[in-house]
Amino acid sequence: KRRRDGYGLLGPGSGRARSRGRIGEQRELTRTLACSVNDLACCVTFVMIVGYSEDKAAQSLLNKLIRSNLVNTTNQVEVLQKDPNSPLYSVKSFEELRLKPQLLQGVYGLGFNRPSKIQETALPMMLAEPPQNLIAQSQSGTGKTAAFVLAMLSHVDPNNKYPQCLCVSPTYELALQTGKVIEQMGKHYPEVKLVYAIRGNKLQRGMKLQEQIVIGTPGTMLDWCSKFKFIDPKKIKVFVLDEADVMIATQGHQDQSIRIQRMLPKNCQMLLFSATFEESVWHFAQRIVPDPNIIKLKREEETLDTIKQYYVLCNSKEEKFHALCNIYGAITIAQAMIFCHTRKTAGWLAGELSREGHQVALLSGEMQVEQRAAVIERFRDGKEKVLVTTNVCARGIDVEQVSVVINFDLPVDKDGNPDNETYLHRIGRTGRFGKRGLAINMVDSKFSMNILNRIQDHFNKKIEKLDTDDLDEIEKIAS
Ligand SMILES: Nc1ncnc2c1ncn2[C@@H]1O[C@H](COP(=O)(O)OP(=O)(O)OP(=O)(O)O)[C@@H](O)[C@H]1O
Repeated sequence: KRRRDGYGLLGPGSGRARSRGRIGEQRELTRTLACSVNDLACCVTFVMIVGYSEDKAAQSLLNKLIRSNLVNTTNQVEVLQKDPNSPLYSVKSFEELRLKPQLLQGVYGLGFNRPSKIQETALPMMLAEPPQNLIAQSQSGTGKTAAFVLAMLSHVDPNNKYPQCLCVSPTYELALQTGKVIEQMGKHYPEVKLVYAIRGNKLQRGMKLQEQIVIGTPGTMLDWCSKFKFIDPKKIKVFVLDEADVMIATQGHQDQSIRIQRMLPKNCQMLLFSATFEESVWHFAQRIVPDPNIIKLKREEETLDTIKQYYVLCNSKEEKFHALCNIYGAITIAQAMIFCHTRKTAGWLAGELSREGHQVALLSGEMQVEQRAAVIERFRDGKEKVLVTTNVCARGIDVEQVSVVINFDLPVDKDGNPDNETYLHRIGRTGRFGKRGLAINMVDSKFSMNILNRIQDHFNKKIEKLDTDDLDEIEKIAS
């Protein structure tokens, strides 16, 4: 075993493992099959996504359908699966969705060849007539955003020059990112226009928006609907809550989102998406969304197998930095996101890394939102290779090149308990859409060891120990 002593840092990209440590190679997503059980009693369609081989999955689907008395024979299943109006219907190609040709062009323009599991399951429900409500959970980076963007673009009538779809995101950066997806997907559909309801986008009083899609943060969106009346909420056909669990669990966001929802017509389609839904949030979501279809993951399927998880034992902040340097010295890291608990630690760490010669970006909550968006844009463009941040960046940010996520501090809530949802969102910044990713947790006390164990128990997923003084071991996990 070769061991590294001291703080020697070879610098990013200089590791010997460069050729074999490539993270980010495409890997076919595990084929899964959505099994649907229509619970007629409570008018809720309940869909579990399970990881099986196709045969087993088909059998399981059949069994579940039979058990639920929905259908009795294979023939009926086939009929149901071929009926685009049935929530059981799932597609294997984008063509089958009968999308407008301009949107199909947009989808292929983005390089999407076939729908992901969540897309093939959720899109038929979202595009069905009459529109169906949906609360959907799917792992991070599996294409939820693309799914609801496609649904919005499909539902708007470009001849009507007023807002028809509202999409609410928890942060300014995420609203911008989703807006970009809408622009790219709608590239060949220029009649459909988009406007951002975000801080700083000031409109003239008394004006009425002509854009069909409005994307923004809850406070500004609410102001535009009620205070300034730029939007007529009664004309909205689709309402999307992205990162719906945080929108529901955060008091301010919840009040604003519910006030917007109350202004919408009864037949407005409601779409709630997230990678995580705590049990209490599920219940609340089901209370506010009438007759929803539900796509829910089993707990052990919430974590992606493509993201390998490790922990490193240290005794102090300085030792954690040392371990980080060793990791950088041993493997090539395309881009990394490092999460700290406080702005102070994030600032300190960014300074230390810069001194070691890394191109580092720092992003924390006290920065102006425009500044934050600019930092993410530079990171997305690869101008900086390391982004040191706090929880402000834990959700949604989609940067393909992020091959490693480091939890410099483990995520805890205000009562000092593990924040399992934030953990999942943080590590989900890597391993996007079937790519491989590495998540490394720094443990520096009995307290943080206990947090790690509880996170491990929660997801029922082993987090392996990593010795960062052992170069071979680090190289091995990255290869
Ligand atoms: N069908 C597809 N084929 C290929 N790539 C896709 C497809 N759908 C989405 N992607 C890409 O996969 C990445 C992740 O997708 P997206 O951001 O929609 O995931 P998400 O589930 O919303 O993630 P998160 O939970 O982190 O918000 C994006 O870069 C997107 O362009």
